[in-house]
Amino acid sequence: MQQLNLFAESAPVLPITYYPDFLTLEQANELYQHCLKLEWQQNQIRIAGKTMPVPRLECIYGDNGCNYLYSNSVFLKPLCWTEALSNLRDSITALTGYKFRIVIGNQYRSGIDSIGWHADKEPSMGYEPAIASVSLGSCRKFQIKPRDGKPTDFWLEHGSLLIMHPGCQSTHLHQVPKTNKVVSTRINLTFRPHTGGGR
Ligand SMILES: O=C(O)CCC(=O)C(=O)O
Ligand SMILES: [Fe+2]
Repeated sequence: MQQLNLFAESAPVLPITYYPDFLTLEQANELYQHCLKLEWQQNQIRIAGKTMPVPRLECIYGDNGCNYLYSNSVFLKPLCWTEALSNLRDSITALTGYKFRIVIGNQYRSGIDSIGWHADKEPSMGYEPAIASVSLGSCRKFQIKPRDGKPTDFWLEHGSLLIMHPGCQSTHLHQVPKTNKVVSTRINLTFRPHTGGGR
């Protein structure tokens, strides 16, 4: 499997690994069709005393009891794993050694949908989580930067896998910015650990 060298001279050392061809085109197409049928929700987020719609659709699947609260306002209660999602989880674990209890889906319906600069540091994931992110559909720009540094851009391709290694969430921030380009749907699946629940 192709694995880009992110540690080449001149490139900043980033605590991530990108696998552009993690899935074959056929696997990625099939998974994309499966994901379109997942239970997508339009959640509301509270920021600075204001309630507003999250600028993307979300869904969550995982082990029973692995509830997830982020930004102190969006509460996600996992549905049972679908076979396709648990198979995908297991193949990422086989490749990386990292174990996951939940997957949060993001659906970016157009270039207006986005996720702003953040780190995924919810205590329910435990200390220094490894997060695995599978991208399907339209290609979108993903940016990552040290907390006080310059961003590096990646274009996350259909069928790719991005691993954010333990420590990444403490030292770096990441985002998928809005774009004026005409882009259609992108689905992103983020597999995460969780300290609660049972399988
Ligand atoms: O869509 C992506 O590639 C990133 C999603 C993300 O950062 C998140 O769900 O926390
Ligand atoms: Fe994130």
